Amino acid sequence: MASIFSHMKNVYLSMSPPIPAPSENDHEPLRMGILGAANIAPNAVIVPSKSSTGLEVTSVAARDSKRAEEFAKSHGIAKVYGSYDALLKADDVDVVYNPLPNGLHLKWTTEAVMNGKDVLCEKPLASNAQQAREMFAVAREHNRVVLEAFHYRFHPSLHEFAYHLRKALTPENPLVGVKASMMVPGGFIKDSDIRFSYPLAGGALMDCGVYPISTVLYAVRVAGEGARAGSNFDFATWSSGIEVVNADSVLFSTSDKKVLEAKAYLNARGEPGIDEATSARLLVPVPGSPARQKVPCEISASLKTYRDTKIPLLGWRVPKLSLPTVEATLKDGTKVELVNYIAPSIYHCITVTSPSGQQQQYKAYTPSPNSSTDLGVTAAVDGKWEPTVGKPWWTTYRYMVEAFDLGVQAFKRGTAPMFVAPPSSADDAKNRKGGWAPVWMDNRESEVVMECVDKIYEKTGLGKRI
Ligand SMILES: NC(=O)C1=CN([C@@H]2O[C@H](COP(=O)(O)OP(=O)(O)OC[C@H]3O[C@@H](n4cnc5c(N)ncnc54)[C@H](OP(=O)(O)O)[C@@H]3O)[C@@H](O)[C@H]2O)C=CC1
Ligand SMILES: O=C1OC[C@@H](O)[C@H](O)[C@H]1O
Repeated sequence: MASIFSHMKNVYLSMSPPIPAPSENDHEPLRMGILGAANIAPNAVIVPSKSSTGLEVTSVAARDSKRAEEFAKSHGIAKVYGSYDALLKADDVDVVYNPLPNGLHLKWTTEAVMNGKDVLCEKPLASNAQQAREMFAVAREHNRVVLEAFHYRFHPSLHEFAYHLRKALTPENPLVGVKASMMVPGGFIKDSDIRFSYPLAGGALMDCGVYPISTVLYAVRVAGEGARAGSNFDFATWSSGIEVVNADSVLFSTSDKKVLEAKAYLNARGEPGIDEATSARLLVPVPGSPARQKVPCEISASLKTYRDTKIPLLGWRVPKLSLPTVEATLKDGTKVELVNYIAPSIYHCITVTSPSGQQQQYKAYTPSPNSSTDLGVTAAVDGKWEPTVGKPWWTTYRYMVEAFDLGVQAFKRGTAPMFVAPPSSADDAKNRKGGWAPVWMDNRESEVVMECVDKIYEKTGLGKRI
């Protein structure tokens, strides 16, 4: 009973976090500007930054300034800019959060870096892999940090999953399969949403599919050797070895003619372009595997998930709730699973099931002691938090804001943007004059995720987003 009460208190604190005293600041907070009065902005950065001493949301811009003013008022944001351009040119904005529709990520993130801002850019990073590469090339040219807002990668629950996966693996008992899903229940997202717009680079694979894609890639990196964020691992060669065995999409459908005409666009070849669900089977090379082993991985994504059976007589479809899950299987049948990798601060469970069916369960709302062990450090391919970092109520977004702040601080103190990711050795650490972000999503892996998206869309016949 007491633990249910304390968990409910943590969920409440995640939505209404304590405001730290200004004296706790160790540097002037980064001033963040938001492009667009987007629905995700409160969860992703506005609420998380309230408990941060390092980052403050100070301004917002929207296409309609009245909308921006209302948004600023309801979220306590001090300043409104009349256009995205004006916000990017402002001297009182240090960093930018880009939660615009997918098809606008490249344009506005590159505009931001060209105006000297570091950027936290929403997932999926861009419309396709070519755009992702272009975005990072511009960021490198302008010496700026760009981080994809893959929030779940920053939460300790994923690092605890990595620890248990790595612990179960031996050369004789390798990883033989990974499955991951992200299924939004039907009726949750309106047919008029940006997610169903081809010109805005929508689609279920773009919106939801990037989570299971990135999760299976992560699990295979954990099982491999040397594929650490910030190391000299060759992500591009790894990516070129990823094969899409098969892929299927369910096309977007709606009974609303107006929406259909406006949103369920035909793609460039005049064929239907938007998927409301996509699943695929991939073969992912195990980094560093002398036998060039490839792991079969299954991903499934949906923006409209329903139960198979309809309500009798009425014929209504019933939305299906299934928590985003990643499950890794080893040769001897051992399974390591993380349920609800997307919103672990509300609920998550890591289960290790032995070949005989015995189960052990774990949770990690803050960095667990396992993450500081040698095994934990090896497993955590994206870096690790110190045990002192985080509170049980920190959401994935709160951990992400912490990492972004620390990455940008490291950059400001002299570490090159490419190297704000965690060091891969003690020598490397010595060279990072300005420090690093303890946990990071490597830009090159963001590119690999988009390369998988392109390959899967090509395989479904829908063609990659343009
Ligand atoms: N990390 C996460 O957990 C989540 C990430 N996302 C990502 O964030 C992004 C935004 O999603 P979400 O907040 O749900 O979207 P919204 O539709 O709520 O917001 C998108 C914003 O884009 C702006 N915009 C600019 N041009 C257009 C246009 N042509 N059509 C529509 N909107 C436009 C609007 O800003 P304005 O106010 O200026 O009109 C709008 O506020 C997506 O990339 C999505 O994948 C979304 C949800 C969760
Ligand atoms: O976390 C998420 O949940 C629902 C999706 O539609 C959204 O874009 C995604 O990022």
